Amino acid sequence: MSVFTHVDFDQHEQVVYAHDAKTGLKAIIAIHNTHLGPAMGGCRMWAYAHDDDALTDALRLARGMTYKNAVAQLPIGGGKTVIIGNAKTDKSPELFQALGEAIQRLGGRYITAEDVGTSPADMREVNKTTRFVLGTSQENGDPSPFTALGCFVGAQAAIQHRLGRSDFEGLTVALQGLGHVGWHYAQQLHDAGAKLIVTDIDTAILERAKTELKADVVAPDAIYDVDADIYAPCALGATINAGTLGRLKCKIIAGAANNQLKTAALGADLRDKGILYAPDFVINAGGIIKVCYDYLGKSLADVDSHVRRIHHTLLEVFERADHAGQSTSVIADQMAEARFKQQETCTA
Ligand SMILES: NC(=O)c1ccc[n+]([C@@H]2O[C@H](COP(=O)([O-])OP(=O)(O)OC[C@H]3O[C@@H](n4cnc5c(N)ncnc54)[C@H](O)[C@@H]3O)[C@@H](O)[C@H]2O)c1
Repeated sequence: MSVFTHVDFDQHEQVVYAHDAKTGLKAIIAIHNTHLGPAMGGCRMWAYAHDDDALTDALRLARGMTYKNAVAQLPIGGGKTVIIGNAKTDKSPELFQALGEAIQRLGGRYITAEDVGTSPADMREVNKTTRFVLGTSQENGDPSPFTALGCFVGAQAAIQHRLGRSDFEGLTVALQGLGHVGWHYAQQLHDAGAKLIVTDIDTAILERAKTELKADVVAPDAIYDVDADIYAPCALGATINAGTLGRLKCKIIAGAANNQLKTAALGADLRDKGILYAPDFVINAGGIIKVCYDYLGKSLADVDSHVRRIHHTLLEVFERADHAGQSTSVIADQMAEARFKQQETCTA
């Protein structure tokens, strides 16, 4: 498993393999780019089938954080940690303390937070051995409501651009994944008058959605066939792929999941189909804005107004894409690169 020849290696500055025999910690910390500031990105815990899958995830997610943070105008770079392990059975306080020691050794070049499979409680264990961790507060540590707010204002930008309207009244949203982000997002869409068609693999949450959000429920795989104005992927990555592209009937894709496009070329395919794609790392930046503002010691009011700017950023992405005849994903990449590459030149 070579890093430098790995297909997802993209000039990452540092890749650390952290192992601790006593606690069973096996983690990869990938620092992609620190030109705008210390690399920031969450810590994912997942039962990867192969170590190589973990490396792929770490490299891709760290790169994604650089792009997300740059386009959100945050003074931070991009990085990510993945722990190889089952989040239900392999956790221990000592394991997260050992991870904290590995992060501490990086001297502040990388700052972690919670992500899929980890929680504020886990981050409090990390915090026992390093100060380079955020999102440790039980009351205030969850960034998901801010990610959901960013998705909501992002979807508003998308309907304005694609449908020429500013309200959700009577629009149909096919939403996949009613987890931390998806539930909050669904609530806001419901409150704004949208009709929800939802899916999840957790049947209890679907029952709640039926009663509390008046949502219709479909089986997980049926969500791609739903006749909806908006498809909102809020579960896994890569749900837009060769198998689902032909099935999607929506006019807009606006959801929270990371790495929604299985391959970069799908951005152009969506454009050809007349589907307006809100690039994932632009629309789902609300959580990292919250985490970064905690780091900078700013108020929740500041967080709220920064997250709401996702609306304007997306309108700029859509307009530039139309003007250039390019996909929105290509334009979003260019906007991010213009920021962190300009900074590279300044610091060279
Ligand atoms: N939490 C954040 O602030 C944040 C920020 C940026 C991006 N994201 C991304 O948004 C997505 C959701 O994050 P989250 O924190 O809400 O995660 P979560 O684990 O709380 O929620 C995911 C939900 O998706 C459901 N799910 C899993 N597989 C499914 C399938 N095949 N079909 C339908 N539903 C399925 C799960 O049961 C769960 O309810 C992830 O891709 C995450 O990387 C989250």
